[in-house]
Amino acid sequence: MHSAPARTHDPMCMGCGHANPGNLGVRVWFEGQRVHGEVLLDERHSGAPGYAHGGAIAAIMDDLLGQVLIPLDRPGVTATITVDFRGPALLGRTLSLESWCEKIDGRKLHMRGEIRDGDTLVAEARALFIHVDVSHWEASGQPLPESWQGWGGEAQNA
Ligand SMILES: CCCCC/C=C\C/C=C\C/C=C\C/C=C\CCCC(=O)SCCNC(=O)CCNC(=O)[C@H](O)C(C)(C)COP(=O)(O)OP(=O)(O)OC[C@H]1O[C@@H](n2cnc3c(N)ncnc32)[C@H](O)[C@@H]1OP(=O)(O)O
Repeated sequence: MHSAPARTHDPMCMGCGHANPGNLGVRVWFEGQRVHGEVLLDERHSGAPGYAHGGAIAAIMDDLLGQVLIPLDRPGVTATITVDFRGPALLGRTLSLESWCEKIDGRKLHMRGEIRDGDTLVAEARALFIHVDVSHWEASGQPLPESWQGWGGEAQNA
């Protein structure tokens, strides 16, 4: 059963932002604290004829693993991410996405994720996210999404 996220992400996100015409087309849904999704890359994301650019795959991974922050109910930022490219990422194929939190150690959130083309593992990633207060994003001067208000208050310093 799919659960609705309590928070929405930035509509201009380059990964999944519906208001960003250059977005990568990442679509996600949530099952408990796990994230599922899909993406379909095309010529705009080419690295070699017919193949996706590795940087596009890495950006998708960052977005995908970051989505876990929503069901975890903890705002955070990527501190490190490692992407292992395991198989060909072909353009024009609907790739399936999955991510989850493996371990929480204070403010350190250890995320994992996978991208598959059918049964073929295309890429897997591990990332360290650090839980931050929403005030972390105030320095830009841009308004924060309304749904971020109060986000992480209960989990802060947990
Ligand atoms: C700009 C995009 C933001 C998007 C995310 C926003 C919200 C999420 C919303 C919805 C979620 C949905 C989708 C998400 C979509 C996309 C996700 C993209 C996420 C990003 O793309 S986000 C941009 C890139 N990201 C940054 O812009 C971070 C810049 N950076 C900093 O802002 C600081 O660097 C910070 C805050 C990370 C830490 O600073 P700090 O002062 O708060 O904490 P401190 O340094 O004390 O570290 C505390 C403990 O973490 C350990 N630690 C820290 N860094 C480490 C490292 N690199 N390696 C190993 N361990 C590390 C320390 O060793 C210590 O460990 P210990 O406690 O054991 O000593």
